[in-house]
Amino acid sequence: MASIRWCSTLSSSLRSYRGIMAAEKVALSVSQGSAGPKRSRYRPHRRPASTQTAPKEPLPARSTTPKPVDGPSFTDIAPGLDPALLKNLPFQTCTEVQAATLPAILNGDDVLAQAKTGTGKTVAFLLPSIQRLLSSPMPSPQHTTILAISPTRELAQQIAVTADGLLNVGAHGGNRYRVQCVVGGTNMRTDLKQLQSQRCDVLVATPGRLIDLLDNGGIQPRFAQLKTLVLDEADRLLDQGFRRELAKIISMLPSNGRQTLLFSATLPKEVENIASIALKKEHKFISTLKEEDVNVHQHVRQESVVVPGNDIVAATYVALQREYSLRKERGGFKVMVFLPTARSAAIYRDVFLNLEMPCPVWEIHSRMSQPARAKATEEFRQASTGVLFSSDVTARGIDVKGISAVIQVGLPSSADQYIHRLGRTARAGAEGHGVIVLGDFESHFLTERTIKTLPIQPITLPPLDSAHGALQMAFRSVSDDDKAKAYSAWLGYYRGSMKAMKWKAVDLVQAGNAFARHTLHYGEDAVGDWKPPGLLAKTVGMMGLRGTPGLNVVKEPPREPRPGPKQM
Ligand SMILES: Nc1ncnc2c1ncn2[C@@H]1O[C@H](COP(=O)(O)OP(=O)(O)OP(=O)(O)O)[C@@H](O)[C@H]1O
Repeated sequence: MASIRWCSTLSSSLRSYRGIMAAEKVALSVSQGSAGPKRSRYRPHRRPASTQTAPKEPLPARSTTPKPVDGPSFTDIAPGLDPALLKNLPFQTCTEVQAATLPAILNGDDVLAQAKTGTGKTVAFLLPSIQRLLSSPMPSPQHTTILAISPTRELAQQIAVTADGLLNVGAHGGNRYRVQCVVGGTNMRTDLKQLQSQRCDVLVATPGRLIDLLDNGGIQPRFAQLKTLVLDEADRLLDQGFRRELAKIISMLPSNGRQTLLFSATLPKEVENIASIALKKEHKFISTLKEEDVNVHQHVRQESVVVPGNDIVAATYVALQREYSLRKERGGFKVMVFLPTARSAAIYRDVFLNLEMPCPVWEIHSRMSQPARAKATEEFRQASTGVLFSSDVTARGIDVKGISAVIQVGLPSSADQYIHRLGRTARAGAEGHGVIVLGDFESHFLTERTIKTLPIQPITLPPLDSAHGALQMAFRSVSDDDKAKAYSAWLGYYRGSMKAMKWKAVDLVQAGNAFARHTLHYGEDAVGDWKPPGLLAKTVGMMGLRGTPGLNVVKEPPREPRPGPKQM
C-alpha cells in the first residue's frame, strides 16, 4: 500500500464559514441557555472537544459557493413573492422540489413532500410559509405563526438560521419578525423567558423541549393563531420513537385554519396512514422521485467494504487514508464517519486523535452536552478539512458544505438511515463519495430490499496490516471505563438486529465479546484468561440477556477507570 504520511503538527487551520446564509446572517435568537447539560459531559478528564490536531500542510480549500440549479426562477413559479423576501434568497432558480411544492403551499394546501437529500427542502417549506406570514397583517407579539419541528437539535438550529436569513425583510420594517429555536439540553427557563419577553413569529423546536414548554411553561396560547405547522424529517417524527410526542403536540395545536407540511427524503408507504394524525384528508402528496428512481443521487459514488469483524476499525482507518490520498491534489478532504452508537463515535474519535491524523477530528453524539455538540458542529462547519465521528444525531438534514465523503461503519439502523447519512455529501449538486464498512457478520445489509437497488460497488481495500500496530497503541489510551460502556452499547444496539442476523442471545454475546476483546482491547488480552467488561445485572436484565453464557455479570458498577497513558 502506498503509505501516506499522517502528521500531527498543531496549528489552526479553521477558515471562516462561507455558508450561503452567512452573508445574510442577522441576530438570531437561538435559545441555548447557559445552564449545564442534563447529562454530564461524556468524559470529564478528557481533553476538550475542540482540542485538535491540524495538517502540517493544510489542504487547498474547496469552493463552498452553492451551484446555481437548472430550474425555473422563483418568480416564474410564484410571481407574487415578496420582492424583499426574494432579495434575501441566495438563489434565483428553484430546485425541483421547490418548484413542485411552492404553488400548493402558497395556496394553503396541506402537503406531504418527498425529495432526495440535499435538494433544498428547507427553503421549499420555509419560503412559502414566510411569504404567507408577510402577506398577512402583522401578528400580535404573543402569537407564533409558523411552528417547525425537527427530530434533532442541530437540524432545528440549522432551520432557524435559514428562517432568520429569509426573514431579514428590510421592506417590512427591518427585523420586526423574529425566529426562536428551542431544543433539549439547554435551560428551559431561558427558553421560556425569551418566549415571554420577545416576539416569536417562527418557532423551531425539537419535540421533547416543545412538550416541556407546552406542559410546564404554559405556552399553548402562543399557538392560537398558528398558520403553518412543519414536520421536517416527517417519517422520523412519525415513527415509533416520536409518534406519541407528536400526537400530543398536534392535539394541543389549533386545527382550524392550520396548514401542515410534512417533508422528508424517505417516506415509507405506511407514513401516509400515520400522517393522518397531522394532515387534512385532502392533502397533496408531492414527490420528485420517479417511480423507478432510487433514492440517492446518481452522481454519488457508493462503495462497500466487507471485512472480518475484528478488522472494522483498521478498515475504517485505511478507508480514510484512501479518501485522503484521493483528495490530496484537489483538496477538500472533509469526511463524516457514522458509527452505530454514541459510545463508539466517542471511542473512534479518541482513537483517531491518537493516530497521526492529517487534519482536525471531532465527535458528535448524544452523550455530549448541548454546548459541546453545538461547538463541534460549528467548528466542523467552518473547517476546510477534518473528520467528524458521529452517531445518528447528524444523520438527517444537517447541511455542511464540502463534505467530500461519508463513511458508514457497521450496520446502519435501516436502509433509510443509510440514505440519510449518505445524503450529508453531494448536496445541492456538489460531488461526493460514500463508503460503507461492514463486518462479515453484518454483510446481509447489502442484500436488503432497498439497498440492493442502489449502485453500491464492492471494493477491496489495500492490506490492513500497517494499520494494526498504530491502532493497538491508540486503543491503549482509551480508558477501561469507556471500553466497558462501548461494549454495553454495542450489545444494546446489535440486540435490535438479532433477527436480521439470525442470532440467538448467545451469538450476540459471542460477537459482542469478540468486539470487546479484539477491537476495544485490540488483542492486548488475547492470550491467557480474558473476561469481557462487567455488566450490571440490572443492565443484563434490561437487555433480556439474563443467563446467557459468556457475560461477566457484576453487582457493583465497574470501578473508576484507570487513566490511560498521557494523551497527545
Ligand atoms: N434553489 C437553490 N439553488 C441552489 N442551492 C440551493 C437552493 N435551495 C437550497 N439550496 C442549497 O442546497 C443545500 C441543501 O438544502 P437543504 O438542507 O434544504 O436540503 P434538504 O433537501 O432539506 O436535505 P436533507 O434531506 O438532507 O434534509 C443547502 O446548502 C441549500 O442552501
